[in-house]
Amino acid sequence: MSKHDPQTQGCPFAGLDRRRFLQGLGAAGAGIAAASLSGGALAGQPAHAAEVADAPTSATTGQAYPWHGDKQQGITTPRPAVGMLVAFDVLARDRDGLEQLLRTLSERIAFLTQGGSYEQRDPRYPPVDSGILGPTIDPDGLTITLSVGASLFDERFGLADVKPRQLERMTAFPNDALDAARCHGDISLQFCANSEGTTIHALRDIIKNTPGLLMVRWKQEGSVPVMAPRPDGETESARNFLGFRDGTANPPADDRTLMQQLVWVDRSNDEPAWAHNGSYQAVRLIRNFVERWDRTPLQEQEAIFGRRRDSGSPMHGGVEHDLPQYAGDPDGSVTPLDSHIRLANPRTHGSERNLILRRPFNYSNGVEANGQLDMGLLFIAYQADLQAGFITVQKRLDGEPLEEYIKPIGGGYFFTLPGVQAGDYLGSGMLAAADATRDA
Ligand SMILES: C=CC1=C(C)c2cc3[nH]c(cc4nc(cc5[nH]c(cc1n2)c(C)c5CCC(=O)O)C(CCC(=O)O)=C4C)c(C)c3C=C
Ligand SMILES: [Fe+2]
Repeated sequence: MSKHDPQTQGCPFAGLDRRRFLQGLGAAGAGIAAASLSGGALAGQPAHAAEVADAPTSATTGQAYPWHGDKQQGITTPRPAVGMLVAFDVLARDRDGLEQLLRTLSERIAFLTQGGSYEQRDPRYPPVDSGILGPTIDPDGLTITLSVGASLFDERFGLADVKPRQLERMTAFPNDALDAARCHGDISLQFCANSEGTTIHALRDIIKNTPGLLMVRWKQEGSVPVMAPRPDGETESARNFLGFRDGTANPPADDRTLMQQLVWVDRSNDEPAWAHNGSYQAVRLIRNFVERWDRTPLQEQEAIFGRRRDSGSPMHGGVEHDLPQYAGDPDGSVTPLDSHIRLANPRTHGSERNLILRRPFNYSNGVEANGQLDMGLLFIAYQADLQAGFITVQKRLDGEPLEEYIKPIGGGYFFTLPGVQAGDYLGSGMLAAADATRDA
């Protein structure tokens, strides 16, 4: 490192050995200088974590969600910082091959979400896993949610008679420009975790353990900005790449009665019994034209969404979780009638049947050929009734002013399987129902 090194020019410590400099500083002056140099003295970081390439630390690597339960994890559990949706084609050729796949997936998900050590193999063979998390893996808040697409119910596996009634191949809405390479799939896996290494490691483990059974069709990674906790203990919704809080009006996931009505399939839905405790998953990859958005006046942005950008409050003011008032605003002079939130949820008699549970992640993929950033929203929503939920809401949004700034390019509809009990595997109820129908 020289004084004239372009990377260090203007730096007050240029030309000094960095470590000797830090060690030699007096206690009084060291704090600020060390923090600005290394990050080691920043709040929440141990003072000795001073090396550039030291692993960042996290207090949540031990977080684990239970594997057994009547419902899968990753739906009503809080959305962590990292999400990834991977759609697969099933290569298994028949029912027994599919059972083998579902058993293997269940066994891998159980291990990955609970954590543990990998078997050490004779080095003449390939190692058991990728090694990217080391020989012992922490659960790190990982959930892997398994869902099935309409194509799984074709002639290959004898499942046609037990298909969830509303499961269909996603068709295009008017503003869509769907890329066939990023649509549909026999199976989807939604990975959520506290860090990207954990989701990538899990995906590679699953691919390694399902040769000849499963092939990746498309994948989209996403993230949510992490925030410091507020001193008053209140929570705030994370922001999307258009700068607005996203998720504010989601139905509360800790309200079990409401979740049972809106999200989980049960006896009240006209669905096969095996599907109870499952849910419909609607996935959309929605490109955001961020350069155009960033040149749009704030008042226009807020009118498009129907919320204030900085606070996330309704247009009339207040705080994020205050309810928008539409009754006293019939002509939309406060919250425009064509604003995103008013179209998505007009809060009229009966519109509560159309509520959905959104679990979106921001994505950033690189750059388009024209130099524009390829960024957007990995939109994921869960509902017990796909028609009343996502499809009705999307039809209401068709033609909204936001369309000038967004372009849906991919996604699909899937059915999230019910959870799994000890000794069982995901999808066993579906296969048993199909076997029973065939034998009858
Ligand atoms: C079909 C369903 C929906 C799609 C697709 C969708 C895309 C989309 N949304 C935003 C940003 C925001 N959405 C907000 C609210 C909101 N969005 C939907 C549905 C879809 N959004 C609903 C049902 C709601 C809640 C409406 C209500 O009950 O008031 C908001 C406001 C804050 C919030 O409540 O989350 C924002 C911001 C983008 C950027 C986007 C596609 C790229
Ligand atoms: Fe929305």
